[in-house]
Amino acid sequence: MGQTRSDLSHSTATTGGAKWKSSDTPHRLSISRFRSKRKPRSEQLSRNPMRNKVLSCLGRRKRYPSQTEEDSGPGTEAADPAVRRGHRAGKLPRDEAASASGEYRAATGCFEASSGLGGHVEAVQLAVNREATAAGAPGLETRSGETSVSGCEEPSPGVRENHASDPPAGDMEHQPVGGSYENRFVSGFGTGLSLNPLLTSDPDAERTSTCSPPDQHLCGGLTILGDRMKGEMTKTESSAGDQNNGCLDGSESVKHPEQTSQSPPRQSFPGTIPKLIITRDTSPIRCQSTTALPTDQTSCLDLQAEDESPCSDSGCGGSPALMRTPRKLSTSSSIGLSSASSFEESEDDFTGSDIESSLSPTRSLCSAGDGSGSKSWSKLKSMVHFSPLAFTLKPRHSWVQLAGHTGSFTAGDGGRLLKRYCECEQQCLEQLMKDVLRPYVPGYYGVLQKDEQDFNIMDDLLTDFDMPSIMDCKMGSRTCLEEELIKAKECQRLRRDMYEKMISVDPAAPTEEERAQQGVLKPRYMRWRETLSSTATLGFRIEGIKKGDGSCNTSFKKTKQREQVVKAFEDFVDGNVQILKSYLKRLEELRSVLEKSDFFRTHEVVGSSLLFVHDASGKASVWMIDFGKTVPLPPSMTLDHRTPWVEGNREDGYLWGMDNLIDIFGSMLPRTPCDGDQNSEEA
Ligand SMILES: O=P(O)(O)O[C@H]1[C@H](O)[C@@H](OP(=O)(O)O)[C@H](OP(=O)(O)O)[C@@H](OP(=O)(O)O)[C@H]1O
Ligand SMILES: Nc1ncnc2c1ncn2[C@@H]1O[C@H](COP(=O)(O)OP(=O)(O)O)[C@@H](O)[C@H]1O
Repeated sequence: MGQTRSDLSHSTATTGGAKWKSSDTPHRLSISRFRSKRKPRSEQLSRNPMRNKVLSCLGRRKRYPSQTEEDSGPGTEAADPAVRRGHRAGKLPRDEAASASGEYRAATGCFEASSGLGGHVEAVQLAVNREATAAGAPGLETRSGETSVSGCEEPSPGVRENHASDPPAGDMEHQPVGGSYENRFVSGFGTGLSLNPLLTSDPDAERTSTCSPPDQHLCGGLTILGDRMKGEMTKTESSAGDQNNGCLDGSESVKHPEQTSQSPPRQSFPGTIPKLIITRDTSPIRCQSTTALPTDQTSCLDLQAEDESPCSDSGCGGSPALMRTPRKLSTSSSIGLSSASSFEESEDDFTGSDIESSLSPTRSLCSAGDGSGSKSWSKLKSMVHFSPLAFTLKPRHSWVQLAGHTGSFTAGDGGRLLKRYCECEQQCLEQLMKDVLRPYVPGYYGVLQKDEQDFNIMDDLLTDFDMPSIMDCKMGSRTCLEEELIKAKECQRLRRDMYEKMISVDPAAPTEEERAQQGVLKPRYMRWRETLSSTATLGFRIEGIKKGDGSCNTSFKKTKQREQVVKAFEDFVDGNVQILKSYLKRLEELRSVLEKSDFFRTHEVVGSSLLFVHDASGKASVWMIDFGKTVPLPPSMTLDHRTPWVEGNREDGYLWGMDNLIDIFGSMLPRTPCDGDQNSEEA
């Protein structure tokens, strides 16, 4: 996978200073983007008083300072940025993969792990599966290849999207993570925005009544090759305010240091700030004019992807459950919603595309996981290169985000990650730290406030691995929370981005009505994804695999049959029986603990993944991640996680999926002589 030409031509210029910290702490590079407007807080509030109540509570932690007025959609309920803040924070398009060497360990031991990168370290942000923008992208173009450090997809001369017409970066672009802004503001209902129901292929665009000029930092095609980052990034160069074991910048504060960071003190990086090249490949659709829907459209025309999900982001606000456990603010499927983060500075990132993938020889080679023979739908959209020129650093690993919303993560100190704040996830992680499941989830260290953006601090599970192979399996038999379904019934919001993702995979998938509307409801899209993949049939699905050799595959949307899954697993472990056994053992342990866990018994666990990690040394483990859609059950209710789901019973099929996963891993082990003998005897 590689960048597209447009990745290069639309590089994101980032001003600001990168901070490379001391020799015994991870170096962190923070990147900021400018936003120049501030929206009065009052305008951020939803017209829904209940929602406002929640949002006002959440506002303290869920702030996306860079959101602009233009981010707000037409005056729909969903367009309320406060609503977005009230849920999952900053999720960007799914199936995007991002990898970055955003964190380099300067500790002696850390450098012992050869990365093969020598003194030239690049951080690469990959994102894939921006299906929404892929299909029908008018500006496909070839590009010269670039190589990512993680090796995810050698850019090959292939058809790529032309993102020249990308509209301004989306929410996440306006919600920089790890960056600092002179002027922060949160979008409100933009004056002058059309109230006509509009659907665009881009959730960002959907928030605008007109196609705003591309953000100069994001769409301007600007590439900065500087010896030093300037400006706002210097805000992260704290030492004075660094009172949390070197973890915090002056602008940062750990708000819930239940687990206090033990990061060693950091020092200023004495050398030259590495050259930074941020490239961006944006969606060709984003700046296209919006399409008016039929005037008799009965559904709510929610033009904001993130406002879709009652549970996550979307929030059609109002559900008690939602109010009780506000979740992720999804900027998700919105194109170009990535925040300015250490990992994902360049914003959005990749637009996954069957077209692109199918035309990319490299992709083809890497797309072993999808046995469907369908075109790969993953695509590299953007990359971030950090090239420390003046010193030699070997990254212990290239941090990789295989799935989830781009812009959600940034590098923390001491082997930790900062994930865009989500109250639901925070509450889960806090509880999990006291549960028997604790060894099976990333360590959680509270909330970090940085530049008006809040983050959950958690362990980077890749830290102890060298050139790790990683696999993300989304668990459960469904991916929509029940409250999302309730919400969807209350307020049917059409998602054009999901419609586009759908047709990029299967042009025949939408119904006539959906085709006419150029939009689908989120539950319908989610269900379609579940049945297209193994979620509905096996209780889990592969989201992405990145191998130690750098190859990366996120083309598993049609990986449905058990045989296809086995093939993907075999490829993932490269035939290493020892690793297979380690995974199997860990999975069996986890299942056993899950069956005893109070937390698990009392929560509906939807959209959570198992992260498999191993490396060439033979070390292998599995952890549960992503609790953005894990919600507590009513006090009297418990789940067994195996009973088939029917609406109202809240069952999620998590353990059913575990059973199948364990069965498949077990079946992949070679039969031992003993097994053979036994079988012979039995025969
Ligand atoms: O995988 P694709 O086909 O891209 O679809 C994605 C995933 O289902 C996301 O779930 P997850 O992040 O758990 O993988 C979901 O986020 P939610 O978790 O918010 O439901 C996105 O919804 P939106 O965020 O509404 O776009 C949806 O567009
Ligand atoms: N604690 C972690 N350590 C290492 N990698 C992680 C961790 N949490 C998430 N990731 C990476 O980020 C990806 C997306 O994470 P997830 O929590 O599912 O994000 P989202 O909430 O946006 O869906 C995972 O597939 C994995 O590659």
